[in-house]
Amino acid sequence: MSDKVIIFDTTLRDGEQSPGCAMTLAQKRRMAKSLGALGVDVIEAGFAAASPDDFNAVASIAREVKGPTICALARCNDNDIREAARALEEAEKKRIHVFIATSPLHREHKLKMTKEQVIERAINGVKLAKSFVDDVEFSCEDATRTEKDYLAQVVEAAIEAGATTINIPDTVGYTTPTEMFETIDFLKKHVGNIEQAIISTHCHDDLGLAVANSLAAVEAGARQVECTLNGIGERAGNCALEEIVMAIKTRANHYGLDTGVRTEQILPSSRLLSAITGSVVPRNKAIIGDNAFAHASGIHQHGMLSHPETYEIMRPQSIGRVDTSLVLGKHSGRHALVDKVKELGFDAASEDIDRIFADFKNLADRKKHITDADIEALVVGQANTGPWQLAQMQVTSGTGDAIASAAVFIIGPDGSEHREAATGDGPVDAAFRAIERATGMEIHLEGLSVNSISEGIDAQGEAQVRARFAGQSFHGRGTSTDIVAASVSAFMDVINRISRQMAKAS
Ligand SMILES: CC(=O)SCCNC(=O)CCNC(=O)[C@H](O)C(C)(C)COP(=O)(O)OP(=O)(O)OC[C@H]1O[C@@H](n2cnc3c(N)ncnc32)[C@H](O)[C@@H]1OP(=O)(O)O
Ligand SMILES: CC(C)C(=O)C(=O)O
Ligand SMILES: [Mg+2]
Repeated sequence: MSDKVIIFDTTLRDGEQSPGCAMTLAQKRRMAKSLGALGVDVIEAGFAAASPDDFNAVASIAREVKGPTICALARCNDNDIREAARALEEAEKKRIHVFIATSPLHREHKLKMTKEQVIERAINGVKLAKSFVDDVEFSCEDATRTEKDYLAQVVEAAIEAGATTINIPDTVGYTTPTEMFETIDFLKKHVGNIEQAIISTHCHDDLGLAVANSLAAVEAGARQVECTLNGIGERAGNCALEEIVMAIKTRANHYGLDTGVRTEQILPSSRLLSAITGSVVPRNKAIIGDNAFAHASGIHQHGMLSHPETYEIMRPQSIGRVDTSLVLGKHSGRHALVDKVKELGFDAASEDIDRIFADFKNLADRKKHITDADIEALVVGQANTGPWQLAQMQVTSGTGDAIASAAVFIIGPDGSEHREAATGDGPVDAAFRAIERATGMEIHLEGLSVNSISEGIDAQGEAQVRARFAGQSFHGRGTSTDIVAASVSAFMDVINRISRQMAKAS
């Protein structure tokens, strides 16, 4: 048995059947080229008889995309099969995929056909398809809810009629991995001519088992997996291409198999599909989600810095991602912080890491996303502090006639405690006045500006204060997620620069 698993991509057919995922002709052509670059073996380009647009999509993909086999889906009826054959005319490698439902539910309630009629339609469908192309796939829709003996009969008849691939779909995502293994195993043991065809599987994700069921089919001997990028498809979707491919690659030691997919193209193709369909991939989605190669907790970040395999079973580059990201936040530890400080170009050995780490934890408790600019602000902002320390501050403000006031508690150079309050034109003005009272310094404010230095609603604000004292100009800088606190921090910076200057001069 071959050790290659054929990747049959049905993003443009089953994937497009999911609500919200309809694509224009131009989008399908673009996506098909991306699937070609990804290296899938078969592209199911559409259902040619469904509409003129679907026909044109299949025809243009057949004409333009070289490399993969181009496939078109058809019911077991003459018109569908002829339309599929016509649309595929210009393909370098072509396949017609005919299907009919085999389960009792579908036979009785949907098709209103007997077992014998279904077999007859299957045989006629395969034979007609075979009159146009050599490569014919036959699917027993709802195979996993079909009586096993009958399923084996249909499969045998389809192979006898010329089918070269036999697909066993779990159309409604009902089966389990063990059951799927047993179904494929049963067919291998009870279909006399099974060796003449490649066994395929096509699993839906209604119970979240599509990938697990597909892998079980592969373990039982299936050598084609039908799947879609980002797992899009009817209802809960299909087996996700990126997951099955990376499972086979990452666990080659277990499966002993391979696919022809160029895995570094997975992320670009996945992103293209998301952009085209407008459907956002959840952050925690395996392989392609934003968090799939991101680490936020200190113990994991330390492990990753020590050896990437401690917490990653795949390298991000193997799916086309630039790198792992160590996301700094409230759960991060010192190792990750030091790493970031170094990455930002600072000499970590000469920085007060204890102090930066304490400030970082305080910031992370208030702010969801800590950016590089935040860290930079923490490193730069902690230089040259003192001798005055702002221990506490409270401000009130409001609209209309509300009076802005501020109360501050400041520790002086000699450890003395200074508590003062003041009112002002706004909370910043009130706070500055209270600080002047507490420190006994009268500052002439020349300018105050506040800018956002990181992104998002919880961005860090950077305040710059220009002031004069005893005929000299001073400049102070402060950062915080709170703009009043940033302004006060900048003002305290001015106070401290003045104090240090005075101390030096005396
Ligand atoms: C599991 C799957 O994903 S199957 C693929 C599903 N994809 C699609 O349906 C997308 C494309 N479909 C379409 O555009 C339309 O359904 C068409 C053009 C194919 C058919 O449209 P209509 O002729 O209006 O039929 P409608 O879709 O309402 O009903 C399906 C008909 O096909 C019959 N049918 C269903 N499956 C098959 C089959 N595999 N082989 C033969 N006949 C079938 C049904 O019994 C029903 O027949 P009836 O019209 O004689 O009652
Ligand atoms: C057409 C078939 C293969 C299908 O999509 C299914 O059964 O889910
Ligand atoms: Mg399907």
